[in-house]
Amino acid sequence: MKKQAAVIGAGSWGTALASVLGQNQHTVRLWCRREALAEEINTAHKNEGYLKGIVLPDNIVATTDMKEAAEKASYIVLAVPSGAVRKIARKLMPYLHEDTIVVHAAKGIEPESFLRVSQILKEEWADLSFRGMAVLSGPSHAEEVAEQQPTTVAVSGTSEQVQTLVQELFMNQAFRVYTNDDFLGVELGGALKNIIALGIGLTSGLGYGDNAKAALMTRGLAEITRLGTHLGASPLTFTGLSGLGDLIVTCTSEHSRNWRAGNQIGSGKSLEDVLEQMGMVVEGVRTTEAVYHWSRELGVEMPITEGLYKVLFEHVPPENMAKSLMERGKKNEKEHSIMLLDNN
Ligand SMILES: NC(=O)C1=CN([C@@H]2O[C@H](COP(=O)(O)OP(=O)(O)OC[C@H]3O[C@@H](n4cnc5c(N)ncnc54)[C@H](OP(=O)(O)O)[C@@H]3O)[C@@H](O)[C@H]2O)C=CC1
Ligand SMILES: O=C(CO)COP(=O)(O)O
Repeated sequence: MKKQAAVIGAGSWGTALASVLGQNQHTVRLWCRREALAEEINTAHKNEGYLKGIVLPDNIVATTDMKEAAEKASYIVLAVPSGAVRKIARKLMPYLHEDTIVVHAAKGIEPESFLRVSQILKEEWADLSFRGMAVLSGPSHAEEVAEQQPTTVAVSGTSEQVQTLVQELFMNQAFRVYTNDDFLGVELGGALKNIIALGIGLTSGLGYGDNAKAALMTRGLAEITRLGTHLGASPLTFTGLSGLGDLIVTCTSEHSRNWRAGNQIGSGKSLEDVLEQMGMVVEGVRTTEAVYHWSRELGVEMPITEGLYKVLFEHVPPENMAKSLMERGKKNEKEHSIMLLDNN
């Protein structure tokens, strides 16, 4: 059935998700922060700066007016970088109502608070009542979603009903949505894989090969799972679309801004230059900062995150990261799995 949906953020991901909703014949309002972009979307049905060569469904109406975008929406999809979530949450406050379902699609952790995006939203909207919240996450580069290439994602919601409604809202022949009741795990997987993708890009930039890539992906998944299960997420979620699935796509695709940023830093560019030239968000930088401090506070071992933090924030040369990882003390590969089994 046709729904009223607002997508907040007209970057790569917001535009691609608006496109899916438009294909599903929903009424879509896409909130942009720049008037020129809203005009490009409304007149040419394109967003060339973020999704080159893509023609958008003509039932997407772009606007810079938050009221116009969100007031009548029963679904509000939040697709801005995690660093903009607090500010946008405040702007959205007047337009949430009893029937609103908020779907967030951002992947990050706040460095100052170690909060996930859903926790930031709950904090900002503590006094408001709305129908529920969901997180949509998984292996889904915007460029391929916009081309209607087969894509699968996971959705988790604050209730089973919310989860199913969001699944129905987005699902179509090119965009397959699985439900997963582990909200924490789904949200963490999407945020944490960006750290590992940056690290793998970095080793590629240094000239290391596929063995190093496989090692970092595997041990990266181990440390993501270690933190996630410490916080109460299900280990199985990290083997699913929002865990392993998203890790694979981000670590192996040149679409990935995190991988590309790491690659350029490994090739000798400074972090500042890379971020300035990317023109799009590189969530892994902020998340590395957050998770480095968070894991230390929690006493959870995350050596890849630690190595990357030192390269990004303490000016340690990238080649030292690989060296320090290779020179760590002897370990049993299944150490953490054994602890998990013991706890069950
Ligand atoms: N791209 C992808 O393939 C996927 C991205 N994601 C996640 O989605 C989130 C958004 O990423 P993505 O769309 O790719 O990012 P982009 O860099 O492509 O676009 C960011 C968008 O957010 C807007 N924006 C940035 N800062 C602010 C702010 N302070 N206030 C209001 N609007 C702001 C930008 O506006 P302007 O154009 O005016 O600068 C732009 O529309 C991230 O958390 C990302 O990890 C998740 C899955 C896939
Ligand atoms: O999350 C993504 C794909 O699922 C996008 O990754 P990047 O932000 O690295 O481009």
